[in-house]
Amino acid sequence: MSIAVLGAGAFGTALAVALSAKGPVALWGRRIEWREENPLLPGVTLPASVSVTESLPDAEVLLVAIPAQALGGFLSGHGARLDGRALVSCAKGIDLATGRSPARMLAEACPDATVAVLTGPSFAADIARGLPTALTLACADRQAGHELQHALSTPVLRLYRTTDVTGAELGGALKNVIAIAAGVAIGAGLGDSARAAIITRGFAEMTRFAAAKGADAETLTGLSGLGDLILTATSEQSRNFRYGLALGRAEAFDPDVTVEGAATARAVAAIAAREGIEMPVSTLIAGLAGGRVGVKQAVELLLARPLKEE
Ligand SMILES: NC(=O)C1=CN([C@@H]2O[C@H](COP(=O)(O)OP(=O)(O)OC[C@H]3O[C@@H](n4cnc5c(N)ncnc54)[C@H](O)[C@@H]3O)[C@@H](O)[C@H]2O)C=CC1
Ligand SMILES: O=C(CO)COP(=O)(O)O
Repeated sequence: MSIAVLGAGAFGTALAVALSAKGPVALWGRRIEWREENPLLPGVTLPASVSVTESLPDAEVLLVAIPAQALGGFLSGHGARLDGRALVSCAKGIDLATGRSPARMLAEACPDATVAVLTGPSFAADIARGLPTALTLACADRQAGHELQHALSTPVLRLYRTTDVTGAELGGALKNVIAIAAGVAIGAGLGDSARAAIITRGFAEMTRFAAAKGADAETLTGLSGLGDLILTATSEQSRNFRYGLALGRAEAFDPDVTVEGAATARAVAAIAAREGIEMPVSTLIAGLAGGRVGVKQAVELLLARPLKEE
């Protein structure tokens, strides 16, 4: 299967580099102002088997690595040209404008495409360096999922398979929100014990939300949920965690850095309020990110919640 990556940011570039070990890969970006080294992925030289292009490639498999909040705009311009192929969503978020997941947006824009999701604990820099990584490939069509799993695995990039697209995708989106909360806890000096509490209770609400949306709760315990939560909530390599650190320290954060969890928190809080799903941590992160709540008040609100069974 011929493979192309759409979105020449850190993750798209890293995926192209990793998959080029198996054969030529086209890497599409809307405005490429670099050739051998992507400034969003410093220190990685593109191998000759990756061809960078500004024309949409004709490959059979397209990995879509465009941030969730930019996907709607991208699809309204290019969606029709992607139909009928295998589209693998690599974004971890929920569209703020529509409340839709990236896979659903792809499926609606391209009704004849096979849609899958690639997600799990993986920093772009690690993947690009060829470090061992395990991810989840989710596809409702079992046969197509099997084929994609094999097409996109390499000796160091190990893909596990599931048919639970909703569970895999929501795990990846929601862990970004909890990673921000973990960063806030550390940045505000609340300590490692508080962070462990946030991660654990955050995981409970991730599972609650995903189950309410039809996911299998067990999927959340896999790479795409718990696995990615552990990575993102404990590592300063994570942009979501670093954004939370900055919030906790009342410091500014570069607005050009992609922080999927900030918009996702707002999307999740709106859905949760509308549908009566209890999401206390995500709702507070939405308030913090939107500047409506301060850190001190957020902590007080969390601690003032009624005592309950675990
Ligand atoms: N960086 C990482 O370690 C990982 C990132 N991801 C996910 O991958 C997705 C992309 O993230 P990154 O590549 O890290 O972000 P990034 O900030 O490095 O790059 C984003 C890229 O998207 C491009 N872009 C923005 N709007 C566009 C549009 N309308 N049309 C075409 N291109 C557009 C930008 O020009 C930029 O090249 C996010 O959902 C992120 O959560 C997933 C796993 C790991
Ligand atoms: O999703 C990621 C790791 O799996 C990347 O996390 P950040 O977007 O927080 O850097």
